[in-house]
Amino acid sequence: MRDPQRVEEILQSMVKAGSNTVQVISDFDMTLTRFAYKGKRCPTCHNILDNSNLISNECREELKVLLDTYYPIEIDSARSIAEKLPLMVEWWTKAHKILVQQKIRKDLLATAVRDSDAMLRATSSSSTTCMSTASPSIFSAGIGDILEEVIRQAGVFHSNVKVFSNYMDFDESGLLKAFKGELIHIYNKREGALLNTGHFQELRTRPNVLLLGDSLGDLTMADGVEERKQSYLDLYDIVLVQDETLEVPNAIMLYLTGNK
Ligand SMILES: Nc1ccn([C@@H]2O[C@H](COP(=O)(O)O)[C@@H](O)[C@H]2O)c(=O)n1
Repeated sequence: MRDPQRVEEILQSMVKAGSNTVQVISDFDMTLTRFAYKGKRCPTCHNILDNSNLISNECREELKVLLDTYYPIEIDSARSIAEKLPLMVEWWTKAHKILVQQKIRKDLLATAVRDSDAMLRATSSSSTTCMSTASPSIFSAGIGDILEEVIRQAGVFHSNVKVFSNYMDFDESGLLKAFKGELIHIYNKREGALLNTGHFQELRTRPNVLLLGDSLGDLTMADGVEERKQSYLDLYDIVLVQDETLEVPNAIMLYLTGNK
């Protein structure tokens, strides 16, 4: 924490306002899901498809070239957002175009997720408080259909969870033909939220937000942690380093809801 006293004051004022004024807004890939497990990188929503047999080897190669080109740019703290934004749009646009060419089958998505190494940060019921209380909204630049399947298979796709992401559009025979609506990438989630005024109108009685994210790139990578930590501390009240659990946000939720 950059300023522990400020964090304490914020939490106290949230407790005073009441647990029914709190909502959770979270990123998905590498925030609700693990970055690594037993020393092995866990996949993002896109990577679940990249690694699956739903795409050809040629397509896999092309997506890998894109990942190797653009991911280092995504996590490069020396570049400004203005510099990175058009490149991120380029990455997502190219990757989605390639995926659409593969005519991916909707009915095989669940198997691709089941066969993948995707893993939520915490799966025991006692440690998923963030997913079961305070009307959580997940904003993800990943793939909505895959994301939903990950949380469904983990047993935490509760009826109050709302997902904003890139959803696939399938034809009448269940083959991927496009992605629906405006592209959501890592730098336009705010715009995505503004487009969904109805949802936030419903949540207007919950102005106190517990925001979970990893938007400066992956702090948990072995190298570069120290130089990126300050940027995170400037933006977030609490920064967790090499923590593959949801213990802290869950403990905060329990505290705010008066359960601990
Ligand atoms: N072709 C792609 C494009 C993006 N990614 C990763 O997805 C992450 C976005 O999801 P969030 O839930 O974190 O919004 C992003 O960090 C990219 O690294 C990908 O793996 N492949």
